[in-house]
Amino acid sequence: MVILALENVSKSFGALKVADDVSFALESGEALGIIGPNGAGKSSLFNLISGNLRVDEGRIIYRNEDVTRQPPMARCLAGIGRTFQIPQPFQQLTVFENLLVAAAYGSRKTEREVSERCADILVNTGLIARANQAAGSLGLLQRKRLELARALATEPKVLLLDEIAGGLTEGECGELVETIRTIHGAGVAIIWVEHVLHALNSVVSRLLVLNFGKVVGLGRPSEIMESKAVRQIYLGIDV
Ligand SMILES: Nc1ncnc2c1ncn2[C@@H]1O[C@H](COP(=O)(O)OP(=O)(O)OP(=O)(O)O)[C@@H](O)[C@H]1O
Repeated sequence: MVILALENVSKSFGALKVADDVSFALESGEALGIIGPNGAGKSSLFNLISGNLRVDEGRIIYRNEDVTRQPPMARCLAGIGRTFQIPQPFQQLTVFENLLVAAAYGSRKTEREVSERCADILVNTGLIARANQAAGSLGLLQRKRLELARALATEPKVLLLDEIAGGLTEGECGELVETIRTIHGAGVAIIWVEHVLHALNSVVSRLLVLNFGKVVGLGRPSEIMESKAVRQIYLGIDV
């Protein structure tokens, strides 16, 4: 069953087309990876799906409902959760308080109702020992984990991960991949934009390639990595 579909979605900033007639469908519980060079429009695509950017043309269908004109809050409440490429937690609040804010905002429940779930998320994302630490004092891996935890606190059915593995050491990246696998294993559908391809390919079952806002490839990771589009874009090999 399809949970999220983009139908001929386009978006321009002046003369720059960041999404050019983009169509694809995400199955319930699927993990889809998105790759493409810098500036290809990957983060813009996430912003269009989450409602942070307005679509110029086309439609976004989530659980059989047209959400194209819905504001970000409505989409978040409906189950479209996301992380941001540059984590921006409330620096002065503790890790736990950051989660409470995300949970209360993203699921419209009281602090009392969400606090137990937040504690579980902290355990699952490896942050429980940091619960009372100010978010501003966290290192990179912990900030990435907090970004993930904040997205989970909104109870997503579709989780958009924007370059969550970037800048981590090999060991840290492996740890984060395990956490993402667990989230996916619990039935959450994932779309993951990532430059760290080995991490991405160890989780996703399909890869979508974006270039200049256009979908230039979609298929199994092994097929895509061997494809003409990827070789041209990443290696400059004109085949
Ligand atoms: N609000 C905006 N106004 C004008 N141009 C923008 C805006 N947001 C993004 N862009 C431009 O749109 C293009 C696509 O940006 P986007 O961040 O979506 O790319 P990306 O594929 O995520 O890149 P990266 O891999 O470097 O994160 C870039 O040229 C960027 O400078």
